[in-house]
Amino acid sequence: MHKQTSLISRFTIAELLEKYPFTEEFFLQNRLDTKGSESLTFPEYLAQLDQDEIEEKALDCAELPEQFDIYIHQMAEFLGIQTDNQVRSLTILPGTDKSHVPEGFDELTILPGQIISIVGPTGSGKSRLLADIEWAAQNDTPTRRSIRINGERPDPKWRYSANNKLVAQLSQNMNFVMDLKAGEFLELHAQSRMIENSREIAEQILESANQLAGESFTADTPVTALSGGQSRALMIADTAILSASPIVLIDEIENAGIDRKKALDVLVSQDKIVLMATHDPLLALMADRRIVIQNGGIHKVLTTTSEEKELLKRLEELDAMMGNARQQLRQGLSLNLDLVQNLV
Ligand SMILES: Nc1ncnc2c1ncn2[C@@H]1O[C@H](COP(=O)(O)OP(=O)(O)OP(=O)(O)O)[C@@H](O)[C@H]1O
Repeated sequence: MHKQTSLISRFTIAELLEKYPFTEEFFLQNRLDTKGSESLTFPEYLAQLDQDEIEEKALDCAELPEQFDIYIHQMAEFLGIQTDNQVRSLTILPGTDKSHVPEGFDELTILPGQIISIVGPTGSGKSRLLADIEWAAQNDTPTRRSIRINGERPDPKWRYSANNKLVAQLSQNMNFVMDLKAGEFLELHAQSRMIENSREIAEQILESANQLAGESFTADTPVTALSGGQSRALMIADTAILSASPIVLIDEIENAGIDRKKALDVLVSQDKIVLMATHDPLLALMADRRIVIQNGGIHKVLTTTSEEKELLKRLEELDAMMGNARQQLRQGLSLNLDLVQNLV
């Protein structure tokens, strides 16, 4: 069976030749005579070749579709031609847990602007699930899960291209090694993404980062001098506003020293698909749905109930009280019961 790869299954050979004239070269190199078959897609064309021809030309019909797809994307990228980048959905298809028992869900589809949290005991497999998504697993990881993008087997470009990364990862540790000011860092990044008004975009990201970070910083602050919270705020705002990756994976930002709610808001406002592994009830309940992991497998997928959303508000109030207590301690004050006067 041919592996299903998006571009070449979606367009006929005639359409491919028109959109990407360099495809002719691929046919020539592989001695494929497509004359008269232009109305077929490439997989259809391969399927109707006769056995003698396949043997005579030593064609590997199982590998050719994928090679062709990679060829188109690499050439397109090299020539600066845009291929379809839009992610309209991410689907996770079940595999097995650590005991090889099938996972407890049929399939899970996530749309842009949705947040999914991932909960489960330490070592249960939360990071593994994020890694499966990052690698766009195709039954080829220990969990045997498969990922679909827009309902299809993902385009190989997501794995192989540095510019077209499917996911951006935000992790607990963000260490900058280069000697740049925050403003310069952002402008460089904007320029590398061919953005014309790179200075304005850099300012917009700085402003957003400052809303997430506890203490503010400016375009002139060297990135190496940023605190842990400030650098994470900078990376989150940068990922939301500038990164081309449509999917953002977050591995535990609870101790990140940033406004977590605003951080999620800024990502969702840019229509990202957000998945985050967390032990923090505030973050877990901010999600629309949560994946419960047990023994390496997705045990169930829960939808956040209205009661849980109500509870979330109360937990946020408690969190604010804890924040105030922390603040007062830092300032060297004596604390009193007024801090919890609203507690019922
Ligand atoms: N379905 C699975 N089949 C086989 N191995 C698995 C499966 N799921 C996870 N593992 C393995 O189990 C180990 C622990 O998983 P992982 O690091 O993802 O846990 P975690 O929930 O992220 O833990 P923590 O909360 O400590 O970060 C890893 O080596 C991972 O590759």
